[in-house]
Amino acid sequence: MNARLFHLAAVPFEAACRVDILPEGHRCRRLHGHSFLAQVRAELPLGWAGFPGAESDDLQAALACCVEPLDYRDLNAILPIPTDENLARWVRDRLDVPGIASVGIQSTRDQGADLDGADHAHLWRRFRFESAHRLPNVPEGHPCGRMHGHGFEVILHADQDLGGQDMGIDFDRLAALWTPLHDELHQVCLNDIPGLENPTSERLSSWIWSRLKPELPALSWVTVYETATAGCHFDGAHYRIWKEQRFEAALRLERSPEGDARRRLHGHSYLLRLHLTAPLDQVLGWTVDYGDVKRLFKPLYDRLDHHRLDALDGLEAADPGSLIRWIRERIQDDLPELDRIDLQPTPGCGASLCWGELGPALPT
Ligand SMILES: Nc1nc2c(c(=O)[nH]1)N=C([C@H](O)[C@H](O)COP(=O)(O)OP(=O)(O)OP(=O)(O)O)CN2
Repeated sequence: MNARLFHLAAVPFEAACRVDILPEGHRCRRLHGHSFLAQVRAELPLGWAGFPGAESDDLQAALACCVEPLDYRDLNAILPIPTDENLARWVRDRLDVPGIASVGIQSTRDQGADLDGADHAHLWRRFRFESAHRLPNVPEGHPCGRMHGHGFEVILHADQDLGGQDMGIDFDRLAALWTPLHDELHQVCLNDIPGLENPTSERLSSWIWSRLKPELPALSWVTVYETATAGCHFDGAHYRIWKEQRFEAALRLERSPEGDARRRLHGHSYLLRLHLTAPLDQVLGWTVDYGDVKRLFKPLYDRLDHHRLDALDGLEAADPGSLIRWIRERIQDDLPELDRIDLQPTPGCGASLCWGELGPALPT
């Protein structure tokens, strides 16, 4: 599959709203407020940005301009039913940017809606449980063979268009469906639960899927964060894992115009996310060990972390798109299952190079 380069941008806004279509007595019928986050992913044509390398900054500026009428406003005065999905549609209709692949609105850290390129609305809500586990089949000496624990996070994604007659999907419905699973998974040892004797993120995501899909036909993905830096998505057929790394680096964007601040030496705390798709190893119960992803990436990580990126050998320019391509060329042979790389110099903004399925968006 040809690689596609997407640029990403995120812009926060503060607003008040009431959602009057909810049942009598629902707390969201009262006037309340959120710190919203609007996000966009776009496959921008060459030459769209002010200069090569300015794409995510220019995308962010376009998004900021689009959401400005929502900031510190009463949303009901702007759109009659200001749900996350309707807000995403409002933004998508007004955002004057070519190649939009998705638009998302997060009303809290734990819930939001994403509109994909086919105009499907994916509602998502995040839940958390605290549990112990060990992985019984890992090689002798692997740290995950020891009893340990995590604050696991789960995101349930529902595609409004998958549900058919299942029209009643909202955040409350996702929470109601999750509650019995939370009761089973929270503050226990996962290995004791039938079906979770080998509780990898992959097995957990498919276990949750098989419990919820019959009740929620609109379920499109189950995402399990095992740690803050690694996790797995499952859509009933495919497993996609990701592993995050953070690195600190300096750069100059030499292609920016004379007088532009980005020509000066500056720096970022980068978030790099490696996505891999692979079948499940039936004994180990995982696709690729997160630890192996980190270990195989380490030599490249050492070239990026606490370095000056525009001085890297073979790097054409230090903008996110160029840097991702540079990384891909140097890691692909070691990680053949890799099919997407995200790079964010600032939270929610950057680029994503994808040569497999996109998979669900992860919240910022
Ligand atoms: N594909 C999978 N790989 C691993 C799983 C898994 O479920 N699926 N699980 C583990 C361990 O349980 C481990 O606790 C988490 O692994 P890892 O990301 O390597 O943990 P770190 O604490 O080392 O994370 P850093 O943020 O990189 O320090 C292992 N692999």
